[in-house]
Amino acid sequence: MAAEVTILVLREPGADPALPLPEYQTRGSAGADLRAELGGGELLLEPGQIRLVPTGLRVQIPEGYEMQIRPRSSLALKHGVTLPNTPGTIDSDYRGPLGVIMINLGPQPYAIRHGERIAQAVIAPVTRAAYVMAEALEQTARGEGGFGSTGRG
Ligand SMILES: O=c1ccn([C@H]2C[C@H](O)[C@@H](COP(=O)(O)OP(=O)(O)OP(=O)(O)O)O2)c(=O)[nH]1
Repeated sequence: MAAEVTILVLREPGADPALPLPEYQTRGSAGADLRAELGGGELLLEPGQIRLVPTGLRVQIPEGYEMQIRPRSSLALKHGVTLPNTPGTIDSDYRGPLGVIMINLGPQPYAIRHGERIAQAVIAPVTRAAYVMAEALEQTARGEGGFGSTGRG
């Protein structure tokens, strides 16, 4: 059994109470699926279009953790529907509506249905850094090499 933290969830007023809260589909799933709250309707995502899709939820993530919102591979592979900001970052101090930013990179319009599982939420520990101004950085073999400096293949 993986470690478990408690995420408090509020449903937006008027949101469909029949929609399941984020849930893991299998015992080993890393992500809990998030559903679209579309007031019973659907949202047509045209090719190239970006929309903020509401989940109808607000969450309280324990301090020291973040929620990463990631695409569902099935939507990406079959329809080109993914998240332009993946992984979306939900901060532990955020109390606003949880939204999923979706983009249709496929050739066909895609109709997101009310209650459809559109993305998955992965909870991860956060390491914070102290950024400290320095005079110099430690020398390394790589040095300034990057962006393909080690070649191809
Ligand atoms: O896919 C996402 C990404 C973000 N958020 C919410 C939660 C997050 O805590 C907040 C801010 O996100 P982020 O820090 O990525 O946005 P920003 O553009 O840096 O805005 P801000 O200046 O508000 O931090 O927006 C979502 O609901 N969905």
